[in-house]
Amino acid sequence: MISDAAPASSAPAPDPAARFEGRGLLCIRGERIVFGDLDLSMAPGEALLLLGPNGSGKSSLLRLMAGLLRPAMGDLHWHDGPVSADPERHHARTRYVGHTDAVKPVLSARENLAFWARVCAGPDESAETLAARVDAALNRFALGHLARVPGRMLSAGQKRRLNLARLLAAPAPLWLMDEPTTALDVGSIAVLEEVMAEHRAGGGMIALSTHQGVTLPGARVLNLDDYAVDAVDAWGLHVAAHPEEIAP
Ligand SMILES: Nc1ncnc2c1ncn2[C@@H]1O[C@H](COP(=O)(O)OP(=O)(O)OP(=O)(O)O)[C@@H](O)[C@H]1O
Repeated sequence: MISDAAPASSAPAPDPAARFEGRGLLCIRGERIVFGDLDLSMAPGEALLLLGPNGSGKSSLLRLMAGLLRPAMGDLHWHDGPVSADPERHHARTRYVGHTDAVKPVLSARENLAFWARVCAGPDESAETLAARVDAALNRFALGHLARVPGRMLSAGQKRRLNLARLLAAPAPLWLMDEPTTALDVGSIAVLEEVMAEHRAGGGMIALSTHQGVTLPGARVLNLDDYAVDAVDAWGLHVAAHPEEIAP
């Protein structure tokens, strides 16, 4: 056990009616159909475990869910409307932890988290609330003693823990996590599992890709291999249907 603080508090209350769904999703990347006809559905407290071999589309699906990539067909929507109708609202409800740790090298660990907390904060959240949440998040991932260390001096595992601490410093209902245990030691994986369980117990949702064992009790498994598409012709598509990437 490496955590040394209570869970970060003062997070916005979850919406028990929240529901996130995708219907008939088709993903094309680099002129290749990665997967097609994929449906998904998530309710408060639920987790989705994305499995499949290299290149099967786990990262691509997470990027679609995050709104960083557009589906070539199909749509993603919340209970109160399609993602495409209000991308900013979707981003406010979503936290994406990708392969690349979004750690600014010249800012200290605390400054990195404070930046994220401020960017994602609601209009009524005070500086004191945000500072308390940042410190709790740092301590939860055993980074308190590294709070003043610049991002460039953190090890790979420490950067990954700082990236994960963003989930607590800037709370949101839907966590999208691409191989989040990469570079983590055993103790840090245990903390992550606790934090994910608490998020779900509070009504949060998690979609997570992994090649390693991660304890995510009761998670539904979505194997991307089941949605592989061999022939573009099967969809009556031309390569011109290939959508633009929204972000790198
Ligand atoms: N930026 C990109 N441009 C074009 N094609 C891409 C891009 N990123 C990924 N792809 C392709 O999309 C397909 C799915 O890749 P993706 O990264 O989603 O798979 P993955 O299941 O997450 O793989 P891994 O287990 O190796 O992380 C692969 O064929 C890959 O070559």
